[in-house]
Amino acid sequence: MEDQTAFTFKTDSGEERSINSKDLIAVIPSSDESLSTIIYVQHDEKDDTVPPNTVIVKGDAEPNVQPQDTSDEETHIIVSTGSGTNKAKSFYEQALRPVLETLFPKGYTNFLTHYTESATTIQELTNDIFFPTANAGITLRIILLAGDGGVIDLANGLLSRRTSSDYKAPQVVLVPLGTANALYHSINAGKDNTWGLRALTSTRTKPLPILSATFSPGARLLTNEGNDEEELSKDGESGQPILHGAVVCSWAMHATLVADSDTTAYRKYGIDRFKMAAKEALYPADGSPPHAYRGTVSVLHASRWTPLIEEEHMYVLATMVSNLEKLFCISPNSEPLDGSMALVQFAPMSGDEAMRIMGLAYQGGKHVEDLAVRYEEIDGLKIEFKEKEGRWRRVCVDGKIVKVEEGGWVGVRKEERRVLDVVVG
Ligand SMILES: Nc1ncnc2c1ncn2[C@@H]1O[C@H](COP(=O)(O)OP(=O)(O)OP(=O)(O)O)[C@@H](O)[C@H]1O
Repeated sequence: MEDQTAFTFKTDSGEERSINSKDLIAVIPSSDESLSTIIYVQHDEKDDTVPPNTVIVKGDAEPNVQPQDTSDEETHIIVSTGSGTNKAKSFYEQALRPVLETLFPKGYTNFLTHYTESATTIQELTNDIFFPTANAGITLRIILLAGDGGVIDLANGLLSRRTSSDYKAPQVVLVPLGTANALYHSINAGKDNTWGLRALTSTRTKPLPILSATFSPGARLLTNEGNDEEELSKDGESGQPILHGAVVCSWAMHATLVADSDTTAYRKYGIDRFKMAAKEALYPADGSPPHAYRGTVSVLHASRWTPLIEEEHMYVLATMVSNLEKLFCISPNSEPLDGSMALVQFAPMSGDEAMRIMGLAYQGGKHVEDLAVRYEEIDGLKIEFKEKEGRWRRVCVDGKIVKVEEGGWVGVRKEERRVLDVVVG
């Protein structure tokens, strides 16, 4: 039987090649009319977390896109040098740049490339360039080589100022060079395997659904591996500290493992850092059971708030996406960019039991069928913390960590404003 997923062609030197069609970026007409230019990714055979190479070759396939010579958009490329395991720079220079030169032979020279130099570079670019440009009604396309943190820096910057009636949401092409890349994997689960490069030729966009986490006045953003504290932005209307996310707002075990593993020492393990920190949280070195997180959790359905009966928790997480990692499906009912918010919650249990449940999430989200897990669509979430020690009052918003003061709270709602669009393949 013919392999439906194979894309087969003959190169200009007569060689037969067959690639997986999920790896195909584009086929464009070439100057030699009888042949096309075929662009695809080639993955590391042993490790699919390694960024792929790109291949550009002449062959006998039918073009599926036209090269875009002129453009009404202003295109920027952000290379987030500190994301993931620091591969964004080499991926851009070796794999992406030749593809851009081939796809946009005239326009590429006008693309503006920015390399991040610090944790605030994306915020600065947003304040100085992206917001004023978008606010003047100019279409911006941003090719973002980063993880979820890069998207969130952009979104928070754009949301921090009042938009004019001319405002045009910038379009972002996600190139997943972070660690978890939850947003990218949730949009592309099981489809495109080109690390976002197929979207370079797409004109289809969808608004990015965003959540707003508002905090009690003493909440502070933890930075520098949790050693420093910074003020959060204030909500224009309520004056409360606020942080926006597109992926998740969590407390308890999830926030703890993200916070504890955000160090240089852990980061070098890539995606495994989350599993390593989870084990440490679930099997404390002194042999005690995992921590039972104390607080009142309330959920919003339409305009009605309902407190949960339990006052002790192990896992409390509101998410806007299906996958927190490529294979970690936290909310199987969430569709890409559908704007829904789901709650995943469970009460304290043994380390072994928690590992079993987390393992089910790696099997396509089967944990939601387990009786121990509360899984439901919500419109908002509120947590009032009843913990003495600060480390149990840490909240994670898309990888950023906020420590809430004793007796403080966090409230999560869907953000109504649309400030960023995602290019979909
Ligand atoms: N040159 C740099 N120096 C210091 N910090 C940087 C630099 N470049 C990027 N950063 C910061 O590193 C962090 C990387 O976040 P990002 O989410 O992109 O990657 P990640 O955390 O590895 O991935 P994910 O969030 O998908 O798990 C961001 O906070 C960003 O501001």
